[in-house]
Amino acid sequence: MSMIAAFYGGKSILITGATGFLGKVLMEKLFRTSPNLKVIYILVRPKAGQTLQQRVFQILNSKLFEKVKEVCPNVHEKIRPICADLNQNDFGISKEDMQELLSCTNIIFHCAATVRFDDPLRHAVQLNVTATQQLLQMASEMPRLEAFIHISTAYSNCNLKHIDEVIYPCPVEPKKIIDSLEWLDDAIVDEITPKLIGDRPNTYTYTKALGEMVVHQEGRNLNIAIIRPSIVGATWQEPFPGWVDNLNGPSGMIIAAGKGFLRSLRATPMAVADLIPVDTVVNLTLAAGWYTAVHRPKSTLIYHCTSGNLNPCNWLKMGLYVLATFEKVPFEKAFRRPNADFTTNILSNQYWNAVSHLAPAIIYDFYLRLTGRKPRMTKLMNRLLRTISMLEYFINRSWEWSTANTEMLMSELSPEDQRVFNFDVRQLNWLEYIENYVLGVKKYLLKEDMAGIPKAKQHLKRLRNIHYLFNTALFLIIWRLLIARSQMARNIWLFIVSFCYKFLSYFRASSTLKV
Ligand SMILES: CCCCCCCCCCCCCCCCCCCCCCCCCCCCCC(=O)SCCNC(=O)CCNC(=O)[C@H](O)C(C)(C)COP(=O)(O)OP(=O)(O)OC[C@H]1O[C@@H](n2cnc3c(N)ncnc32)[C@H](O)[C@@H]1OP(=O)(O)O
Ligand SMILES: NC(=O)C1=CN([C@@H]2O[C@H](COP(=O)(O)OP(=O)(O)OC[C@H]3O[C@@H](n4cnc5c(N)ncnc54)[C@H](OP(=O)(O)O)[C@@H]3O)[C@@H](O)[C@H]2O)C=CC1
Repeated sequence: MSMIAAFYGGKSILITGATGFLGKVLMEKLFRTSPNLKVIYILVRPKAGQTLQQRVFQILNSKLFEKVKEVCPNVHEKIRPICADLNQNDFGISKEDMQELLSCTNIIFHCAATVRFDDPLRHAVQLNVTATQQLLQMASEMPRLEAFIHISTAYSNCNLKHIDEVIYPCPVEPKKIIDSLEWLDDAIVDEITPKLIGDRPNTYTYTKALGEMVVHQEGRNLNIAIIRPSIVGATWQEPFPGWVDNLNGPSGMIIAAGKGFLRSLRATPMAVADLIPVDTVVNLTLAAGWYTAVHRPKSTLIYHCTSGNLNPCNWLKMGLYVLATFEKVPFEKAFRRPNADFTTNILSNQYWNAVSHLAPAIIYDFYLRLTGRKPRMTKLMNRLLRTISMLEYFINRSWEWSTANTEMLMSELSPEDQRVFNFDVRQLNWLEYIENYVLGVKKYLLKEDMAGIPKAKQHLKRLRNIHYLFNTALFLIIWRLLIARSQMARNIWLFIVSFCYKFLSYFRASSTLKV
């Protein structure tokens, strides 16, 4: 019997960010392994014209929850969506709902965040810092609370090369930042943002570090743990391999490469690609929730959920695995054949951006205009280049994360829990994982049917022929222009023609002799 699964039985659990990538997998695993849990409260905002109920209905009826419905047929009754916007005071939660949350919650998993790299500081602070502070305040008023699990990121201290499972001090206290954002206007905030974030690459990593500091300072009387995952990717094993539902991190890049938009990337081939499957993060999170509540460690424990020091894979290997998978399972209607390459040099990267990204987009838009259609490729390509430029920081560096607490936690689990809540990345086979990831991107993100693979292969063959034809035509045009203008080119041309003529004459003569 799994001790962790038994622990969550009968519990009232509060999850923020349950509609997000990680939150959904967390909820799924909780329902599947502890179907006798009492209730899961989720803080949800109405979005994109959908009510809370519609959003929850959509999640529960997705493929991800198919297994849950077999194990826990009354899952609809056990999930309690609470209307909440983390950007508002008291999260905009009604008095009755707040009362229920405060008196019943046993465990909190705080997953909600803005993960955008380009969010203005004010918004990123509001969600990643102030909302965390408010949630801690709520938690301190919960008499039945046993554990508060905060999801941070392994990159919250990405300005360091070696990162321990500790909280590093911030140059400016989070409280001061929150206070000053109240009276500074947006223009000044934008101006001081680079100075505040210092040697971190974006407001996301900076505010996640501030969020950790707030947890450290204001959660002293609570039973807290912090989980720091690295780059979260598709599921490895559970509930099935390859599930993914958003474009963040590598997923968007896999689509861009598979559809032939992404042809070159400024990446350091030997840098560690610290990907971690989302189900591994969830298993560690649930194990940490159990350990924190049952063992009540004296201080806040931080768990690094990373793959680099236990089972490293570099970007080159990962890229090659991705490209190899495209051969077997190509994406439909590709713009060009997938054939991306890494460069490390900024100048050559700019060259390839112009030649391999922008030029084909401009040519294609010209073709669209000629055929009376609306040009769109250049805009799309510029957007892709902007996204890539934001990811570059993370694919040109390696970090070392110590994992002593994570390994300690693993050793504390019973053999059954090590199986049910497996977060040992040493068992992960990268090739197999990447194959399933790419397949998952095709099925669950692009919603492409496997029956379309032969047609997609046919399309790629056609693209290859067009590529050869285009290159040959281009070569001939350039050569013709050169011959018209340069004596040297003419001499070379005459030399090649006379060489071919002599070779053919010799060949003909020797074959006549044989007869
Ligand atoms: C010897 C032989 C040599 C051979 C060499 C072979 C080499 C082979 C190379 C092959 C390459 C093959 C593929 C490579 C695969 C692996 C490489 C992948 C590299 C990936 C690196 C990832 C690094 C991530 C690091 C993360 C560290 C921190 C982790 C975290 O803690 S948080 C999670 C990460 N967060 C994010 O990823 C968020 C990033 N997104 C943003 O910040 C924003 O969305 C934005 C990118 C700034 C864009 O903002 P916009 O306002 O412009 O747009 P908006 O968000 O409204 O979206 C517009 C449309 O764009 C779509 N979109 C959004 N995000 C992405 C994305 N990441 N990728 C693609 N598209 C995206 C969005 O859906 C919108 O679409 P629409 O709705 O249709 O308009
Ligand atoms: N994905 C990754 O690669 C990594 C993620 N992490 C961390 O994991 C956690 C989860 O990330 P992930 O699931 O990928 O992110 P997502 O962007 O998929 O999910 C974010 C969640 O936060 C919710 N949220 C955002 N703003 C509000 C708001 N104002 N009010 C209520 N809810 C809100 C979103 O709700 P809605 O659906 O309404 O937008 C969504 O449920 C984050 O803390 C992130 O920092 C850490 C390392 C890597």
